[in-house]
Amino acid sequence: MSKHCSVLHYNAKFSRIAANILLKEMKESDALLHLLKVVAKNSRSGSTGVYETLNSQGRFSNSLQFHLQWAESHGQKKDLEGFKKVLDLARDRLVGKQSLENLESGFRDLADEYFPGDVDKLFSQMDDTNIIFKPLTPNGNQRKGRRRSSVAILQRAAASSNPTAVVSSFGPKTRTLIRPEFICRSDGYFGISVEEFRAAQLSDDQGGDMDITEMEEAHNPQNGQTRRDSGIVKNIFEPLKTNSDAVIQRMKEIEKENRRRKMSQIEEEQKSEKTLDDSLLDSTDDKRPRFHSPLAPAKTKSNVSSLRDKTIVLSSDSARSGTAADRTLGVDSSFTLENVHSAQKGGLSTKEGRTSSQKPEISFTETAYNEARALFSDTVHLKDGSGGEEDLTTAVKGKSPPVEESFDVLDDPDPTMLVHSEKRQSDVPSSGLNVVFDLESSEESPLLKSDEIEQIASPIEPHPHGADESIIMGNFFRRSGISAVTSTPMESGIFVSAEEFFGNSHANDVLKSKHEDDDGVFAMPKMPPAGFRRQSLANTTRTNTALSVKNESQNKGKSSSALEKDISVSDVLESDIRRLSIGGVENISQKTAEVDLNETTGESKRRRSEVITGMNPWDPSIRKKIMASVRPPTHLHEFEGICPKVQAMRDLTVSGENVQILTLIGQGGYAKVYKGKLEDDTCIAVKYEVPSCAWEVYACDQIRHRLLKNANADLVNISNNAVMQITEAYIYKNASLIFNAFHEYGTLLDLTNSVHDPHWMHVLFVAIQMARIVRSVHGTMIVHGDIKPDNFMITKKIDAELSSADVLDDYVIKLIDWGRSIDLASFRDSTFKGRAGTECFDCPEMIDGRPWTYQPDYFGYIASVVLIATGKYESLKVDGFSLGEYRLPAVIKRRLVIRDMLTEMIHQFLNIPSCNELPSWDAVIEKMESFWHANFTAVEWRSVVGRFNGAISSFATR
Ligand SMILES: Nc1ncnc2c1ncn2[C@@H]1O[C@H](COP(=O)(O)OP(=O)(O)OP(=O)(O)O)[C@@H](O)[C@H]1O
Repeated sequence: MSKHCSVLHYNAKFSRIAANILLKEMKESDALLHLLKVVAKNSRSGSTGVYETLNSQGRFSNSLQFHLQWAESHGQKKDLEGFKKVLDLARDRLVGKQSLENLESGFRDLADEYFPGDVDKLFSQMDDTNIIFKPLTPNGNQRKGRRRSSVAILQRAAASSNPTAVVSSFGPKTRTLIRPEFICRSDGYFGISVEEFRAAQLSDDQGGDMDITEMEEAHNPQNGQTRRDSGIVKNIFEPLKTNSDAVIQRMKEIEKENRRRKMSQIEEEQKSEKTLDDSLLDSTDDKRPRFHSPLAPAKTKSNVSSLRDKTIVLSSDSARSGTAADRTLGVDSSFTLENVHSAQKGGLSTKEGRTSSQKPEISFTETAYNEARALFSDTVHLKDGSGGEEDLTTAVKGKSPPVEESFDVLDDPDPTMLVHSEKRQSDVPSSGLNVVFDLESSEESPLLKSDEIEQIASPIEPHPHGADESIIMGNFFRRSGISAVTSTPMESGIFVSAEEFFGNSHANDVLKSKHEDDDGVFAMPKMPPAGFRRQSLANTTRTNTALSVKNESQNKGKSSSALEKDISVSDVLESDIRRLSIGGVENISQKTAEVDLNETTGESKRRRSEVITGMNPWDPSIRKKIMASVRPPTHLHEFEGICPKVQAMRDLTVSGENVQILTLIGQGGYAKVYKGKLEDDTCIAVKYEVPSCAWEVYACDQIRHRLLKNANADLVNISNNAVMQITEAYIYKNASLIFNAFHEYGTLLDLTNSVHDPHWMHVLFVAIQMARIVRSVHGTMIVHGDIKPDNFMITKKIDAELSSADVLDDYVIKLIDWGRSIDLASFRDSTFKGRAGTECFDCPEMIDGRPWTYQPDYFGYIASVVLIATGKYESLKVDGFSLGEYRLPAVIKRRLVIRDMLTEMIHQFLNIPSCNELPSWDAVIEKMESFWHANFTAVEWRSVVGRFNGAISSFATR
């Protein structure tokens, strides 16, 4: 006991002295803040007191990091008022020096963590990417989410620069405040432009400031912690619980009623558009409602970068060991305490196995040890303390005058400073990959023993794209006891010879078996016959590049549907070889997962309404089985532990790798996406999703694999440049971290918000590239399931020097977000029924309750193109009452010369007769390309490119 007290005392005094030295010796910097944080958290008066003291001394008043740390200290105490006070203070002090977006993103993270229910009240900025797809208000207008209009943001900034200005309401039914100043002066004073006000007025008139969450709550009180792929029905209408057919019928009726009401309004609009069109009123731009883009990709300089560049070594031992913690922690190298070293002798006993050369008189707790590591540079060697407290104090005294005793220190554990001791699953007797952890799912099937593996086969209908049946991988099996799931290849799983599995009589039996029911079939194979052999790993790791070169010449010029046929036995073989343990065993119970129920990464209210009858392609247990049928990609790492928290302005250590998390760049319905920087300074996007979503990793891997299989130059090009490639994926019990290339130029939605009244070449260029990408994805029998403009990242500028043909091959967009994808190859010829898309953004088949497969993507595609062309979200809500007469209420300007072609495509894609009569991507693309080439003019194109590139450059510099 007395020894423990002496540790505390030593630690307290040591830290206090260190803190004061730090303040005295170091310049105000993030590194210093980092160190002070260590000290502050141990303060007896609480860390808040420390920050208040620093604040009263006028220190760090211009530091965002300081305010974040201070706010966090309030968060930890659940002190909302204190949190708000610091947030307001930060806004007052820092607006003008920081963008509001940047400023708020860090606070938002903290609020998400500590005050999840109050986030909406605290922030003026919208944090979601997909506001455009939110449900409409009853009168057909779109609701806004949390972010208020840009005017509100400007007002806030203006108010802070001129607090005495009169603020009054803009008018009845509006929350937008009007300000008398509409100027921007060089002295920093600025107001709001007339145009902004007009946009805001329009937006407010449409009820734009309504809080969507309230409405959603009203519709769907159960909406909450359900992951998207749970397949759990979230009913808008009560009867759904008991009779989904009746519900779909009821939904159809309601939809029809709504549409009927809207039709007359739309027709009037169409008429007035004609008049407007004729007079080519450019002022329509001003009236056009703006879309809220995702948080803009920002070239934010890391506020923590200074930590990284410094050397952190506690003792010579730890320096040599170069642990993850060493890399995680950092101090300013200017802070050297050589004299401390000289005042000490001996070694330090640590949990990490280092032993002292002399018997230590003072031992550190692990926390204290870690903190000390954070506090001292490589020139500081902490040894056993034979000199003890006195030596240290004396040594320090020589360098620093007596210091204020502002900080009382306790020895509390600080989980944030502990090294994450994640254990790779390969190191642990594994339970298999907890690929899908569904908090609400009660459908966790018990592990299948080998003799329990059943077969439910399906009759075969021709694949709509003509893919060879042999690509179909609708046979899953799962075995108990499959070993660890890691990036390391499985040692003990069952491997199936594809020839036998797909080509022999057994396979044929499987393929010819009956449907389990009419609603679709999820096929599982019989146990593979004896003699199935494990494929050599060398084969499995054969690079796709080799494949791509091999047949490139033969395949060049083949259409995608022709190529689908080429995905035959050999393709399946490759896929088959890749059979894996991913999802092989699932025994993560809700009890053991320790999931923080308050934490989600997406919008607090989910926006999808899933009402599926029959087979649910997002069913987690089905997904698990599908994943269990392939070998996991090498970049997938699974951990048994809980995911480290990801927050802007903090470092993250995963699997020994340190990632600086710079800023929040987007928040979709399910995940938060951060910009991060790796140790080699590469920027990446880190998709942090709670609960974890391994499916996205599977889908991306399969797409890439199947695209490259074709060895067609265009498909290889698309695979490499136009489809998301995951570089690393970390799957934890409660969350997943997916790393992929960071794209600074924003999304097609950002572009749409920025380029008003786009030129036809702009629209057609993007439409062709999008169509080619979707075609190639469908060629692999995968449905993306969430095609929309904010799921296309812009990857680079258009090269104006390229010819009209080459520029189409030079992809500048990339399809991301595969969390909603469906691997139709695994479902044989099943179709699905019911709706599960974004509310008010469902395809007609979902609305009607007709069967669908690829239709959501056709709809998502055409709706996206229409949005890009018109810039109006009102254009996206399906009108019409029955097949043949569905349409979008799009008002496409006559001067957009591709109007007729678009109108035809809208009709075609919305009125797909059946799953066997899908529109031909080849034909559609050919038509668009013919128009492109026939009407291409270099001069106009240059101007279009200039506008396009100019707009995306502005995102990059934000
Ligand atoms: N690689 C990237 N580089 C830059 N920004 C990105 C990247 N990936 C995603 N983002 C941003 O994050 C947003 C959300 O990403 P994503 O669509 O993957 O999340 P989600 O939660 O699955 O969204 P959704 O609601 O569409 O399902 C994107 O719209 C985009 O703005």
